[in-house]
Amino acid sequence: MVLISESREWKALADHVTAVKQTHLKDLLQDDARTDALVRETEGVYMDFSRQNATPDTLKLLLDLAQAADVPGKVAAMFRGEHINSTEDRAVLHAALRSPRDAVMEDRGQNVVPEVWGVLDKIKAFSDRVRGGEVKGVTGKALTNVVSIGIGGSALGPLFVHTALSTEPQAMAQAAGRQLVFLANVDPVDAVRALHSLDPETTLVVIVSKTFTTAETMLNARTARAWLTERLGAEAVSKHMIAVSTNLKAVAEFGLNPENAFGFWDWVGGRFSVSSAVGMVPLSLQYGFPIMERFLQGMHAMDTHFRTAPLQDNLPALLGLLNVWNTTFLGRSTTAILPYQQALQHFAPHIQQLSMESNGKGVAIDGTPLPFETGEIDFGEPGTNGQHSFYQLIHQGRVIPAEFIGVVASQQDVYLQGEKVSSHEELMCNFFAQPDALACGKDAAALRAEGVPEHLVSHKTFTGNRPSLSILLPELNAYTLGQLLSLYEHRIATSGFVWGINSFDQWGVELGKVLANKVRAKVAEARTDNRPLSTADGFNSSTVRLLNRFLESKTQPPAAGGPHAFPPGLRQK
Ligand SMILES: O=P(O)(O)OC[C@H]1O[C@H](O)[C@H](O)[C@@H](O)[C@@H]1O
Repeated sequence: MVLISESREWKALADHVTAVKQTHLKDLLQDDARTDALVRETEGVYMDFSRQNATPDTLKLLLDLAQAADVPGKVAAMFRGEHINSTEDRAVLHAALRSPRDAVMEDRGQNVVPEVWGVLDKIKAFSDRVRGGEVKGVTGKALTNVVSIGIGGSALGPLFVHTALSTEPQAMAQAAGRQLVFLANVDPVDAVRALHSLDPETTLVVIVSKTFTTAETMLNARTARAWLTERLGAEAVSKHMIAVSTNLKAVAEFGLNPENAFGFWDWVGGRFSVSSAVGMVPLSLQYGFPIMERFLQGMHAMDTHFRTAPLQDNLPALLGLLNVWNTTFLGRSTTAILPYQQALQHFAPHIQQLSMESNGKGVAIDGTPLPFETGEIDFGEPGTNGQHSFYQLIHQGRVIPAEFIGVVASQQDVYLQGEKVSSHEELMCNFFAQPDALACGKDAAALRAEGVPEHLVSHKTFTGNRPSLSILLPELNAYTLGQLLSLYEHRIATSGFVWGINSFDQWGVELGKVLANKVRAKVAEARTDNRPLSTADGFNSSTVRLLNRFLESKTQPPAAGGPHAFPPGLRQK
């Protein structure tokens, strides 16, 4: 396969780097025509990338590169249901999950949309009945608590959406008297945290796993089953546990009624599954189906924009191209995701998985090793919290392209003694100030003019010329959340299309799981035989030492009813 890095367009961009590096952002920002050329909007989503180390020429070269990589052809192939996830021979059709009823999207010549709506209708009916108190637990009580058990793609996206909706007035009103809790980690502490304050009589457990084989999730599912049956008897399982999976056979084997299972399909990647039953079941139980339908509509609007808008006006495509520019051409391997919205506190962790699991690859789609790096390291925190934590490094240490996300109208206002306290205004002032601080900096002359003592001048200098982009949403509700998520899903796909990789597989997570199985077996063996491990067990000497230290530990778990407030039924017998 001829790699994209062999193309004329790639080389033109590489040659362009020096020219761009010579121009400081503070000067570039004086050019109004340039700003005009580097701002886009679709359906209320405003994106300003004038603070990128880029000029309109860069944009043109990036668009040429996108054509050379056949981004439009790859986008079309994705929406056509071609098996672009070639290593798993699967289509990539998550956009079908939020398409209208009358849309046609095909996998293997079969329109998948009727099946999608079949599941959505089932979710609506079920969530209505649970929320209305019609579906009851084994003791006749309404099921007001939901525990969603899942990990990775089966947890991070739904958690992000839940957190963002939990302070949105309409969603809040719909969630009154209800509780949604997520349980992901195999760490017993997470099970205790999730379950300890819940009443099993009013709790519905949703086991969410695409494969229904993930070790952590299955262990937590068994923990929850024991927690329920110990208090409510064996019949609690059918009334208090439901599942979301593509593996309905395994769901039945676990002992769940297939009636209580919500399916999805192999053409939905785990990290792209928020809009499938993975997110829709727990979130519709919490907020009601109509609110979640708005979320799907927001996603669909951005999907349509991505599928139809020309590249130069296509927000996800432009974001993806700028990402390639920053990481591969300018060598900036990290991206900071900085929402100025506390409600988006779980956005960065979700994007971390979405982006890093999708684009952290070392070979092209045909297996050819890549001579350039793909993917970026994503991290982030809501502003202004992050400002008091890691912004020092972004301002005066490493150059880290930042993505600022702001919202015009706050979800909430705070009133004190009848007076509106405008903390949202305060928050947003920071959202506007930080990108300019990064871009323009502050030079020694300005500091001296302010009378800064000479020995502090270099410490207080901000070099500036640090890139960012700003995304402004009108408000944060189910619809705009859908737009935002789809924007990032397609941004990540676009970068992958340019790099020529498969963004939809994740072989890199396998090896660690295999080794954990080996450790599990050997630790069990050593405990049974009451012997230390050695290199003869197949571990290197470093691992042998670590394992033996663990095995030799004299620390005993606290006795039942002891000082640790473990809820009964969660203690290992
Ligand atoms: O949904 P599951 O099959 O339980 O998978 C949960 C997660 O585990 C895997 O290790 C993958 O890396 C993730 O992409 C996936 O979302």
